[in-house]
Amino acid sequence: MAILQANRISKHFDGLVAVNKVSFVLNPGEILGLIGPNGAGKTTVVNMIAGVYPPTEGEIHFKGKPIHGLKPYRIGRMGIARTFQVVKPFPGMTVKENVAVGAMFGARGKRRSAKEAMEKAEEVLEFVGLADQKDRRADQLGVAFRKRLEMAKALAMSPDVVLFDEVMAGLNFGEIDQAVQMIQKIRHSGITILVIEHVMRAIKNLCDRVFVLHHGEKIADGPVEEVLNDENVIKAYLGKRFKELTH
Ligand SMILES: Nc1ncnc2c1ncn2[C@@H]1O[C@H](COP(=O)(O)OP(=O)(O)OP(=O)(O)O)[C@@H](O)[C@H]1O
Repeated sequence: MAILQANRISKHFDGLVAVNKVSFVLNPGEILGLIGPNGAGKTTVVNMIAGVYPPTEGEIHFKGKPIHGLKPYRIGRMGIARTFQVVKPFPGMTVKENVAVGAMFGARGKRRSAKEAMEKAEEVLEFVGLADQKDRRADQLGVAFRKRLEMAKALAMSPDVVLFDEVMAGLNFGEIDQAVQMIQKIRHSGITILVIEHVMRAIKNLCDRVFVLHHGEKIADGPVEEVLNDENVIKAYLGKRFKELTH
């Protein structure tokens, strides 16, 4: 059974149809990619899953239960965590304190005390390789560490599913490869992943399957190689130079 399933979800902002009747499944243990041009509706899909706003129509089920329309904190507690495209660490707080805040939410319904949250933060910072940065002020980190902190905050919620929204934007090649390895390690720890990314090198190295949005509609869904070679996808998103860049 799918761990997460969206059934014909749409989001309308006044007159704008940002997402139009999109369906997809996320199977336990897989890494599913979501790609598409700027403004295609990718973040809107993540926001609907995470409960930032409800779908205008359609349903979302997590572990067989409906979650559309629930508040973000309830969805977090059920076991879905997400990162934000624009990374905003809590100002004035250390790296460890930022992660501890994540640890106090989520936790699959369990409440953590401040002490337990700090312990969980230590564990997660070790996992993502930020242990030696833990006492720095989070707003003083460079972009690669900030992205890793964003991942750590999500992991501190002990989620079953993580939605990664462009965690590689602004990274150099070496940092992208490190982020790819990190996401593989997260999958091996038993977490199911949806990843939104413009970095095709990462999509190719990470994903089992990928689906493509264009003007809010799903235009392709399938194994990565197949989708990235699909004529419609190349025309709508990847462009002619894609093959030269990635082959
Ligand atoms: N809160 C909002 N109010 C009004 N319009 C919105 C809102 N959020 C998104 N939109 C619009 O919905 C469309 C889809 O936006 P979305 O951010 O989901 O695209 P995206 O695929 O994530 O793009 P990008 O790759 O640039 O992040 C865009 O036209 C955007 O301007």
